[in-house]
Amino acid sequence: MAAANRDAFWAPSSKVNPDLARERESATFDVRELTHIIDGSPDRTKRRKELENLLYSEPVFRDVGRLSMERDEIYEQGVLKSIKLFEWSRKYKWDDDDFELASRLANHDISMSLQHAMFIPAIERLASDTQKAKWLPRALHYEMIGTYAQTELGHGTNLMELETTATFDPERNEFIMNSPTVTSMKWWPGALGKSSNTAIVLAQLIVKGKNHGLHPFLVPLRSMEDHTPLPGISVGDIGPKMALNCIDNGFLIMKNVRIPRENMFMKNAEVTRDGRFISRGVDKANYATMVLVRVKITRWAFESLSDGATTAVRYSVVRRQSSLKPGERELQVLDYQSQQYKVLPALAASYAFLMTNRSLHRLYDSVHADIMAGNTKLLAELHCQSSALKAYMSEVVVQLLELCRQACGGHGYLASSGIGLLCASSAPLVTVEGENSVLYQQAARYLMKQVAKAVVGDPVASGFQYLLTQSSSDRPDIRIQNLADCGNLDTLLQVYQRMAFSVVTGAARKLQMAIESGVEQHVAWNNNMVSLIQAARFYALHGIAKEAGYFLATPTLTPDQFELVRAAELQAMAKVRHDAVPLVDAFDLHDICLHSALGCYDGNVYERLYALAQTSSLNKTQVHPAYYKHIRGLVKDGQKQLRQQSKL
Ligand SMILES: CCCCCCCC/C=C\CCCCCCCC(=O)SCCNC(=O)CCNC(=O)[C@H](O)C(C)(C)COP(=O)(O)OP(=O)(O)OC[C@H]1O[C@@H](n2cnc3c(N)ncnc32)[C@H](O)[C@@H]1OP(=O)(O)O
Ligand SMILES: Cc1cc2nc3c(=O)[nH]c(=O)nc-3n(C[C@H](O)[C@H](O)[C@H](O)COP(=O)(O)OP(=O)(O)OC[C@H]3O[C@@H](n4cnc5c(N)ncnc54)[C@H](O)[C@@H]3O)c2cc1C
Repeated sequence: MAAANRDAFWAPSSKVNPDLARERESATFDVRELTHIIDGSPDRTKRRKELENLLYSEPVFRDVGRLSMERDEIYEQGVLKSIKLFEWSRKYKWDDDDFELASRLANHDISMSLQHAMFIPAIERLASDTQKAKWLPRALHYEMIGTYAQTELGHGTNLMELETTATFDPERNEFIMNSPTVTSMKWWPGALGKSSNTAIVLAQLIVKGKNHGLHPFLVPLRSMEDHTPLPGISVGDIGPKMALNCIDNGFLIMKNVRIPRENMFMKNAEVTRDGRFISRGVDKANYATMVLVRVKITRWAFESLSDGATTAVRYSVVRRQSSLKPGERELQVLDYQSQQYKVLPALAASYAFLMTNRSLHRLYDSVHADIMAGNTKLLAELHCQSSALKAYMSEVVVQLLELCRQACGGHGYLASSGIGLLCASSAPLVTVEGENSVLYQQAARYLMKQVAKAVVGDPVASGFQYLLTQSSSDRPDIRIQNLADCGNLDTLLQVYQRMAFSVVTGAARKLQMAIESGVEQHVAWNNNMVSLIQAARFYALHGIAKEAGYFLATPTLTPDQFELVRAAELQAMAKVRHDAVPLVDAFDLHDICLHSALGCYDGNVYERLYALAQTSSLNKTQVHPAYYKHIRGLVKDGQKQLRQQSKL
């Protein structure tokens, strides 16, 4: 199919698959109204449509030929998309919401995503006012193209052990940046390989031989004239990844790279001209950028999951396969209860994750404002919530997207289904910005502190009041006597709080007993790590069914009550099944954004699969060159041997 036809390919057609059309006719709610709620308001829907028109009128955002691109082309397309967004952002003076929305409409498929995801936010959060005045205009006008270079080849999680050094030279009033070992080279930072000319480098600050811990430094990487690496800088791409290949994640080795003393970010600490180290505020304030990205990741979790749910639901009503009774018409596969069990949790979780991200973002905005005003009282609770939710939501997204792929049968394994790329693009969310098991432990650590407070009757943080209500002797019994009770959200919340109370206090008790038995704290922690991680995880009816053990092994639900919950879950699935298509339509994902032959709005799945097959590079010629080079010889030899055999 010529590029022009491919380009027209994703425009929705007037001929809609009849099964899909019928599902839409029977919606029990106003889809447009729900879209406004999902977007945040009618104005935000209007704004999204404006940005869709702007982006999708540009060929580069229509991703024509995306399925058969080589890495260099993917990278260059990602650079072009980045520059388009940067130019529009500067021209139309986009705010953060507009930029984030435009980035989402481009599926975050932009090479220099870190400019707005981390580089600019880090300057805003970690630089002094003088430094912000100097650096922000250069970053916002894209003279400085930057990355956030923290992870090294040898260390990602354990920041305390990062090896890059920044040694103060009082003679020349400079810092000397070094990568002292092979494992100290920066490794992974996005856009570091080929795009960035500047990096925020996290390094151990050495002043007069003393290590003052991890601090951020602004390090020029490449000439602003011709983009060649500056003296002492060795930088490049770390190679192809499972996905996100438009991003040039890179390596950086620094050999005696000198930067002015003023290039140390000085909001939270500074080195004076005469070499004195001064620390300001909490030393964890330098971790602020990571907390922000963890909150962003809960938004990306919603976006990935709503993409996957849209494709899987639409395909599951278009796809007819097998019949319950011989001779009857083949069933829409979404009418199989097993299919509902694969697909509908992703739909339910999409809505739950949208609301959870909004709530976490509100907490973040409020605590960030406090921190900027010097009040860090809620930083620890924000760190706990952002760590736990980033870990949990990214874990669930990866699991449910794989189920969405499996629900689409063989076609789900085609690149043209879009789901494989979605699984691979979302896979790193369990690793980036803090590997999940490590972040769960951060949350568990905070939980253990809250338990310790609850036990002695001290006030506990606002998000953990259940530790007090569920521990009181007059706590009400769980009222689940019938199916209707299972639909009562307050009752379900009580079930979760009851289970959480048991699991969290259970973990605390195990930890305490181990320590009292004389085991050292860090050994006890490691020996109870799984319980501590569970103490930090959780979601509604399906969550209870899926995690049965924790609800039955603790004084939370009786077996009869659990059976009622299971029945209620299946009943709820049947209800959701009826509105599954309108519920995914409400995400209002443009076909170009969804980029899926199985999930397209008109449901013309088979025509699109076949049309996209024509774009396979293997179909450029009827007979592939490999025939002439290899297969022909094999066939001719076979024929010769058969002739000889027949003469015997
Ligand atoms: C529609 C399609 C969508 C597709 C979706 C795809 C989109 C794709 C787009 C793009 C690609 C993705 C790109 C994303 C970008 C990625 C970027 C990076 O990855 S940047 C590197 C991240 N690296 C980490 O996060 C290191 C993790 N490690 C750590 O944070 C620390 O080492 C930690 C927390 C594990 C240990 O911290 P300690 O070494 O300082 O030690 P301790 O003792 O644990 O903490 C001391 C105290 O500090 C507090 N603390 C620790 N971290 C804190 C924080 N962040 N904020 C506040 N307090 C904190 C703790 O609670 C503790 O407090 P008390 O002592 O208990 O009171
Ligand atoms: C797509 C992508 C983009 C990235 N972008 C950036 C970027 O822009 N900037 C940047 O600085 N970094 C970036 N990173 C790096 C990322 O932050 C690290 O990969 C992450 O922090 C994990 O560190 P690590 O890879 O060194 O794994 P390690 O820390 O070595 O952990 C390896 C495994 O060991 C286990 N483990 C480690 N520590 C513990 C513990 N304390 N308790 C229990 N288990 C443990 C876990 O199972 C973990 O998966 C990116 C990574 C990816 C994949």
